[in-house]
Amino acid sequence: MQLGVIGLGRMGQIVVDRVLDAGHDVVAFDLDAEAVATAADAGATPAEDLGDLAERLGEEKRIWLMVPAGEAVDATLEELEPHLTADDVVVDGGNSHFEASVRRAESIDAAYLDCGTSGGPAGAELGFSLMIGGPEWAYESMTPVFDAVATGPAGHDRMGPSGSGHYVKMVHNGVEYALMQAYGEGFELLANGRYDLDLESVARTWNNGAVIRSWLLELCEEAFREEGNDLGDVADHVAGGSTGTWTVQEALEQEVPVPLIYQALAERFGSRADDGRFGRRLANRLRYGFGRHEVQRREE
Ligand SMILES: NC(=O)C1=CN([C@@H]2O[C@H](COP(=O)(O)OP(=O)(O)OC[C@H]3O[C@@H](n4cnc5c(N)ncnc54)[C@H](O)[C@@H]3O)[C@@H](O)[C@H]2O)C=CC1
Ligand SMILES: O=C(CO)[C@H](O)[C@H](O)COP(=O)(O)O
Repeated sequence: MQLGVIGLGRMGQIVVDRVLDAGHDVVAFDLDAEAVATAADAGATPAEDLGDLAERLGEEKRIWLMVPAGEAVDATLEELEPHLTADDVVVDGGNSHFEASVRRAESIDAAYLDCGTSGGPAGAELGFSLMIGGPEWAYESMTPVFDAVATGPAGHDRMGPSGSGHYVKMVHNGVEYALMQAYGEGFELLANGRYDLDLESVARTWNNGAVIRSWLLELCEEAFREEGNDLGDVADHVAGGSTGTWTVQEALEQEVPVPLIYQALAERFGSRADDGRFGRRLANRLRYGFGRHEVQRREE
């Protein structure tokens, strides 16, 4: 199979590598020439622009977008549109808002799959978890690629119609915020509590058989190992927040109570005052663990 990949950053490069590893061909484009060169070094065919990419893909194009959510997706689709027909399939693997995905699916000629992607750059070796929305035929036609990018056949599924993939990923991120908040609070109590504890050892012990073991907890263990028991100069400033905000907005609209997710989001916003709260400093470091997002550091 041949796949066009547009957006070759932390996530897009993994899509390229995994699809190539599975024996497929990739045509790659990014606004950043260095990113295109990296993909070419990995074995992809570099494209000069989106027209060149479309031409190289020929009939029945299969295209994966891994650009930042928002304007970059609309700009890419606008430029691709003259080259697309109803036989083509475009996948948006980024964290787009589900309503934007429904709008895009209705406005382009190609079939459009909204694909929530989880696992982050650190999950490159295992593969991703993919939550996909859109026409069934388009999902089926992309199965070889989804098998390659995900952990395998069990790592992806069609959630339902257009929008449902990004809807499920939005809620996934809300859960991610709440879990990070829960671990952060627990470790904050342990760090400030009655005993002088080795927090890496606590996390490691919990990760071996405890009810609350998880990948995020493994990343807590890694954070204490690499930053130290007191998290060193990791700042109380948790960036991001858009997907959690959307989750809370949707919960309000559906009148579904999500107090933990809301509280985690509120803590994030509260962290922007940087008053040194340990739990939020851990959340800051965990975002590097799972997403390679820049760690905000305290100023000397
Ligand atoms: N980093 C993570 O843990 C995860 C990220 N995502 C989502 O995946 C998408 C990509 O994220 P990352 O790879 O982390 O971002 P990134 O910033 O590392 O890479 C984005 C790439 O897109 C390129 N780009 C931007 N506008 C473009 C355009 N108009 N045409 C072509 N290329 C363009 C940039 O030059 C850059 O190479 C985002 O929607 C993000 O929210 C989803 C799951 C996890
Ligand atoms: O989707 C992700 C992980 O599942 C991305 O890492 C996303 O950036 C996380 O959200 P935020 O930036 O708000 O922390």
